[in-house]
Amino acid sequence: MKDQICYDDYQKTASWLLSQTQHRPKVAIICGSGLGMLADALKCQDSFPYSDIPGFPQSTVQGHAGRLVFGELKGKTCVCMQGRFHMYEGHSLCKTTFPVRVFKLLGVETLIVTNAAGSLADSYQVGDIMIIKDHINFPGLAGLNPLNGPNDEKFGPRFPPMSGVYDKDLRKIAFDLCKSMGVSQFIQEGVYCMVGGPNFESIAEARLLHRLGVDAVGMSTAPEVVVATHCGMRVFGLSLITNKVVKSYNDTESVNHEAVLEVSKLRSQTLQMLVTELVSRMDINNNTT
Ligand SMILES: O=P(O)(O)O[C@H]1O[C@H](CO)[C@@H](O)[C@H]1O
Ligand SMILES: Nc1nc2[nH]cnc2c(=O)[nH]1
Repeated sequence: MKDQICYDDYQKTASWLLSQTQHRPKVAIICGSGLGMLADALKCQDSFPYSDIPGFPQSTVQGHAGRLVFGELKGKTCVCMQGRFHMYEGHSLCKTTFPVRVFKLLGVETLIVTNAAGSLADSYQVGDIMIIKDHINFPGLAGLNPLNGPNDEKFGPRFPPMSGVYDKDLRKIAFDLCKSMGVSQFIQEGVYCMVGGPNFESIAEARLLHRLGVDAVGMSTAPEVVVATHCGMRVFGLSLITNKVVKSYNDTESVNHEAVLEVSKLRSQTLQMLVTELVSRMDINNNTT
């Protein structure tokens, strides 16, 4: 795939997908590391390996199956990415966010992002679920932004605002749902920070992020949210806290990707239930083909 992507490229992929499935999703869900089971809840599935979809990048990370799954959650049509693309895989940022613009062209109005993340907040525990309130896009602050390059007004404005992008109403609904599901004891709300990866944080970096007010850190999500916001989508995000980021020189523990995937399994059912119920409460009308 070439580095500069134009409107026609997104359109070609969207048209191909529309010709292969009767589903017309209004909601897209991006599954984080080890969270691909979110797609298992979809009924009447049509699924496509990324390698079969014209123009789609390929997943290279363990825990990211590389399948696009269309289907229904409680009667609401959704499309779910079982596997996302990360900058550290060598993709340009506009490639990592390619699916988001394709979703826009499919008619998607709401994007749900999920990720596995390490916690900086002292009060968080492994296994907590953090409803994302805001993000710090470190690569973005340093000039690595998926919106770099000529702006395509067909998608959105040159200078999109990024305040209040994690939808307040959806966050409130999610909180209330967690209460009724009896899981509020491990629900948090906080700030996610994207770093480039692929290495995990040094202790000095962890301390820096902690002082900046970061609650959870990962290597994804922010570019997808920037692109979704640019093209006018509503956004909701969840981080599963898979590990505590080591902040002390006396700490002998260290994190690894296998442990991240293990914890993802632990909360898979709760996350699946939360996302399903949230989608079922969304005020959307299904299109018919
Ligand atoms: O953000 P997701 O895709 O959930 O993955 C997270 O988990 C991986 C590290 O274990 C990194 O890719 C990090 O970003
Ligand atoms: N950067 C980063 N990404 C993660 N993904 C899951 N855990 C972590 C972590 O501790 N740091």
